[in-house]
Amino acid sequence: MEFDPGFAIVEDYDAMSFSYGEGVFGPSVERRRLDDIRKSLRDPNADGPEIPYVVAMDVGNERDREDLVSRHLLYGAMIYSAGRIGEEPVRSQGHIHSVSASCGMSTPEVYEIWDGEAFILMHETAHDDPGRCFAVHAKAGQVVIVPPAWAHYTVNADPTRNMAFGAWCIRDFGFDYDEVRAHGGLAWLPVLGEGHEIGWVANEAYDKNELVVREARALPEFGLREGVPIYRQYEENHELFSFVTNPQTAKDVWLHYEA
Ligand SMILES: O=P(O)(O)OC[C@H]1O[C@](O)(CO)[C@@H](O)[C@@H]1O
Repeated sequence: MEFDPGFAIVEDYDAMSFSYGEGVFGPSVERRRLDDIRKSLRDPNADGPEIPYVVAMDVGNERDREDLVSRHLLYGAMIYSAGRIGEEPVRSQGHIHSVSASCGMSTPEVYEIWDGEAFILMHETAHDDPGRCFAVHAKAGQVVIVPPAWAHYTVNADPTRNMAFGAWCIRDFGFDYDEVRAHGGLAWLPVLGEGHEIGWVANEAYDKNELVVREARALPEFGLREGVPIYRQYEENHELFSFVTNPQTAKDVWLHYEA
């Protein structure tokens, strides 16, 4: 991988799975099949990779396991396939994080791209007025944060190769798809041009809203350091991601959040 995740996890793109080195725990990947996500596509009959993406929730160093569990913190690892799904790039379905019982709130997610490049599309709500909409482009080593209760999905921004990333989440996570599905997806849909460039088409089921397209930025307001794997930053300071499991501690940041 272009960027070292900070613990011994190895991708196998042919098998669309991960293997774990000594002292590292992790599950078998959960495979999202094209047939599972058809309802979320612009063209539900489009052709594409049979397994667009896989998810391994709960990975990390054995030595951290007890601490992660006691903090309700969880690290996930994902692989997205290369290729396209009809006119769209490979992307997830789109969801909102449900309210977690452990903190009584929807929670944020902290992404770190390991290989390839991504767009993370996010907006404040999945009501008819989606609020502010951002498409954040991130390359290997860059970090993107999705605030609590924002609707979002992840896009493989380069169809010529796989994309892999890690993400800090809450342990008792849940995905809410209802409002997103009722609108036929998120407020902006990515389209893939012949030259592999990504364009954005407004989803007319929502009120018209501007889309801000930007590059991933540094995140000093969360105390994050650029270029240091977010897993290692957790190991160096176990408190650092408490804004993921107790998002109210960052409530002023969420209020006017600029992705
Ligand atoms: O449930 P969906 O929308 O298919 O998305 C799953 C994806 O969402 C994520 O939470 C990223 O937003 C990852 O865990 C995974 O890649």
